[in-house]
Amino acid sequence: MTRLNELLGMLHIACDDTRILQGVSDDSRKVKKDWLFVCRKGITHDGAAYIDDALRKGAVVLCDKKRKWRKNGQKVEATSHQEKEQVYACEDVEAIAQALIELYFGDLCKHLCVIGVSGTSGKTSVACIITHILRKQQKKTFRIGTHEIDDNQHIQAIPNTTPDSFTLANLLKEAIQQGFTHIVMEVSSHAIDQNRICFMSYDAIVYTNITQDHLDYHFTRTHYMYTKFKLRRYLKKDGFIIINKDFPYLMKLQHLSDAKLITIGFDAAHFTIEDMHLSEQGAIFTINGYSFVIPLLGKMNVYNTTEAIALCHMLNITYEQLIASCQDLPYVSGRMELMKGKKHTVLLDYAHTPDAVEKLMEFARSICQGKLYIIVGCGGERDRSKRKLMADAACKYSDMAIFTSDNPRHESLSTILLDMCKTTYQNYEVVENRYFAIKYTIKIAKESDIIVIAGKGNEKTQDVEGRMYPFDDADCVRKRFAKEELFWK
Ligand SMILES: CC(=O)N[C@H]1[C@@H](OP(=O)(O)OP(=O)(O)OC[C@H]2O[C@@H](n3ccc(=O)[nH]c3=O)[C@H](O)[C@@H]2O)O[C@H](CO)[C@@H](O)[C@@H]1O[C@H](C)C(=O)N[C@@H](C)C(=O)N[C@H](CCC(=O)O)C(=O)O
Ligand SMILES: Nc1ncnc2c1ncn2[C@@H]1O[C@H](COP(=O)(O)OP(=O)(O)OP(=O)(O)O)[C@@H](O)[C@H]1O
Ligand SMILES: N[C@H](CCC[C@H](N)C(=O)O)C(=O)O
Repeated sequence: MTRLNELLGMLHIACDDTRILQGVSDDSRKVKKDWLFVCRKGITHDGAAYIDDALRKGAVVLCDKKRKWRKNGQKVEATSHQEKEQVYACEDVEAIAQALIELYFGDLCKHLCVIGVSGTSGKTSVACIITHILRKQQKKTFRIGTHEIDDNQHIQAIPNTTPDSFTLANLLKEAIQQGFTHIVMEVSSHAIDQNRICFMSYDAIVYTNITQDHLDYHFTRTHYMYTKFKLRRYLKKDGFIIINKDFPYLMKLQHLSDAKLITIGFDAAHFTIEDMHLSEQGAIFTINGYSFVIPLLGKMNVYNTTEAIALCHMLNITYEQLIASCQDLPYVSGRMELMKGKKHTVLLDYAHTPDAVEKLMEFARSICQGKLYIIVGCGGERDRSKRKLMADAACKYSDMAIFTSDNPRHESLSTILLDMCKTTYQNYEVVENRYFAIKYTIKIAKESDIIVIAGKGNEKTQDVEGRMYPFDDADCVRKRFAKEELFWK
């Protein structure tokens, strides 16, 4: 139970309103009566535009001094003397956001086991595998990941991979109230850079890999990598870090952090992988001599599973328990998902970086008896320099690549496709409409061929000029399979 005057008082903001606060958020859409709306200036929106909205809902507002907001149609500056209007001002909201969260919510991570998963690719996969293993051991585990939160009953959509700090704090508070003991969350470089995790402390951090992505935001690979490395600062005192030793750049963490560094990999790691055999059914391999059989596809999933196993073993789960838990690992929706029609084989995947496309295609090639096709696009308003590289990886391993749309957002689709057409290879065609690209490829593919559909995974929409059109790769495939079957009979 926190009173407004006490909370603001601790932040040296004068206030004699003794109402009991019912919640705190920086999103006007989430605040209710007697909530504190913390008004922040974002990259695209300015929270000040929503002050009157929040006031109408009965919230009180905290914003930067002199931030302009609209009162009765007039633009006014926020001052520190607007208590009557329920608008309180301070020098710099960003600077006190962390303190505010800590004062209002308390130390949320103290009684939780919090696991952070970071890296360019594989975050969702690793987070899902860890969650599966922990739940098998009856640990009440809450997962926060790419566009979804998962409490083991429902999966709810969220707009980001890592939510903003106030949403995250509210989620953790609710999770604690519901008796969750473990949190497994993905941490994006954007979240680290934007202080979305400012109040967090982690028991363990897993790094999957750091390859090229998000240069639209970070500009250089060095900034991207070191932003990811900053996550180490949010470890609890006895926290540990898990890395893949097969990627030497991750070993840089050795010099940056005093934390215990646990390695996985194919050579002389704490968790050494050996005797790997990959097939269309899954993978068989050993870790430190213990045999694992998993139904997930590709070497990347052997890495992902080994990181999850290493983490869970460090949390005192035995190898025997781990072997049993991994046998029925569910595939992660839209990731390396094999779809079989009467005649066709489709491998649906979320690869949207050059490295992920390369790894995906390497595996697809290894199991393909006939021709290998790939349908792939690149997202608009995202790292432009990855487009040619993704196209190169697609063409290098395939007999034919079909370049198509993937969330052009506010960018013109032809610009994106032209960037992809700069590939050094010739074996590509362009079919702008993603549904037609799928339809066309299923029509031309033969029985022993494999069609890879990359980039959208289990996304349910196509973002065109900010409008979200329903679109689901798996649905399109099912629809085409059904049509082809009719034709086939
Ligand atoms: C470029 C970027 O990272 N933008 C993020 C940033 O947006 P922003 O700073 O522009 O904030 P904003 O949404 O304009 O809003 C500013 C303030 O106004 C408030 N507001 C806004 C609207 C409203 O009606 N009422 C209201 O109060 C907001 O709650 C916020 O406090 O802060 C928002 C809240 O945290 C994020 O949702 C938003 O992510 C956008 C949607 C996005 O697409 N981000 C991508 C690049 C991203 O962050 N991706 C990573 C994943 C990367 C990976 O997988 O590797 C992620 O973590 O999601
Ligand atoms: N360990 C890995 N190494 C390289 N690529 C991987 C690995 N694991 C998964 N991938 C590829 O990356 C794609 C996305 O996987 P996943 O959703 O687990 O990653 P993510 O990091 O959560 O992605 P996002 O960037 O959307 O948050 C997969 O479909 C696969 O192609
Ligand atoms: N987390 C990634 C997802 C990309 C998915 C792909 N379908 C695209 O739209 O580029 C991003 O926001 O960059």
